[in-house]
Amino acid sequence: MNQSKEQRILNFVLQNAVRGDPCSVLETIDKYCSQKEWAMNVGDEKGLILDKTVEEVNPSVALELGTYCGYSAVRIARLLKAGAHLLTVEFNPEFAAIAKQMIEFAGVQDKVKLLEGPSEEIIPQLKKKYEVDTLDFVFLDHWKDKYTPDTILLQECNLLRKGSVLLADNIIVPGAPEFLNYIRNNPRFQCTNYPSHLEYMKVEDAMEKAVFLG
Ligand SMILES: O=c1[nH]cnc2c(O)c(F)c(-c3ccc(F)cc3)cc12
Ligand SMILES: [Mg+2]
Repeated sequence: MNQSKEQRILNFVLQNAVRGDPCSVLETIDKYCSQKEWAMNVGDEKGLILDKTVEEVNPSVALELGTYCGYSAVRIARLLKAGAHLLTVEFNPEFAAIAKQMIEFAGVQDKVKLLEGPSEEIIPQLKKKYEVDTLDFVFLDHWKDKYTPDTILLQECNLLRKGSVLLADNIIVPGAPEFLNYIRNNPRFQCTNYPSHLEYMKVEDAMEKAVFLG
């Protein structure tokens, strides 16, 4: 049975990156996906916006919605302080299996908990099952039509506190117009737009930061 693109990306990392070196894993994925096969990793340009936001927040507890191959999980985890951790949610079992191996190869597995399943089922379990109090940082990078319902669910589950930071990918491409409308017109969020480009392409994209005001 021929390999998936995601398996080819993982194999390229296993053969070309340095085990235990997150930066090497990120560089290798970016090399493969810019030169050989495009894939929906946040990439290096938007990755820098993600880095800056994570460094600014310096989260103890972070949540990622949409793990894919684990690129942004590695990207976030490499910046986390001692004792901090990232919970990352992936619905697709094939992607989750790839991401698990990617995270372990990068050596950040002690900082990352990969949760497989639909976000709408996992979010209500975070407090009791995964011992989360509140989330300091949330990276939204899954299905664009889930950004709004999951943001509402995070609030309903009391997982946000004054100052919690949400960062959403793909505001322009594929686009999340309904989310933008919701979050920018919601007085409980302070929004900032970060223009950028679609990963590995000369196409415009953007990220949106939303700080929960409590
Ligand atoms: O489904 C997605 N989930 C998370 N992130 C994505 C992304 O960054 C994309 F660029 C895209 C994308 C896919 C195909 C295109 F032609 C353009 C963007 C999709 C996703
Ligand atoms: Mg994305």
